[in-house]
Amino acid sequence: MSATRPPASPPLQPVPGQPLLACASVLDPAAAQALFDVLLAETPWTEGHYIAAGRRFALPRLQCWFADAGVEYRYAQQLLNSHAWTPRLQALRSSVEACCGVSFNAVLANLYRDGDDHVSWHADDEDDLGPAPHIASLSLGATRSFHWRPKPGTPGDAGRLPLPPGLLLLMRAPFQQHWEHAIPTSPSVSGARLNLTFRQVIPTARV
Ligand SMILES: O=C(O)CCC(=O)C(=O)O
Ligand SMILES: [Fe+2]
Repeated sequence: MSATRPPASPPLQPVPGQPLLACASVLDPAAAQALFDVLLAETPWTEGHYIAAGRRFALPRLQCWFADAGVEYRYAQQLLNSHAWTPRLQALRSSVEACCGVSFNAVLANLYRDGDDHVSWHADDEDDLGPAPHIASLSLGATRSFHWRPKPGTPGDAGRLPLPPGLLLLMRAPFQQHWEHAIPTSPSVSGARLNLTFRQVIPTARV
């Protein structure tokens, strides 16, 4: 890149207190709002489920999975129904890849309908993502808080980061290996938040 030409995407900045996280504001407020509105309306949101103590519960958020043909992914032991990339999501994937320097073949869209919707402590460390996944997350809509904490045996401190609309957060490997993250409930938030988590699924042999 020429020294005089500005970079096409803003460089990721380290997140204080967590060297495996980096973020950049990639959309101005008007563009983030417009993208939120259109993705909210055009995404075929579905209610996922998980099993606990032999009972089936609805996930506390809606989801939609878009992936390259043939890419399958299990989330909370459920095989997600895959949709083809829309032109809009394809374009977003290219921008996110350029900003992060990482390739992605799938995106999990999450819709937090209000402050009660959340994602509990977890790590995206399924075999499908390989041993060292980089995951990029674009936030739109209501600002929620991203929390992280070390897995048992990992030194380091828990922390949190607000996720305003238009913020791109990159979780670099080995974040999923050693840390957990969550979006806790936020009773003071009444608006919806939408999140796109770009992933690279590595097909594994299944028996
Ligand atoms: O909504 C977010 O920012 C995080 C979502 C998440 O952790 C996931 O989909 O695995
Ligand atoms: Fe996650």
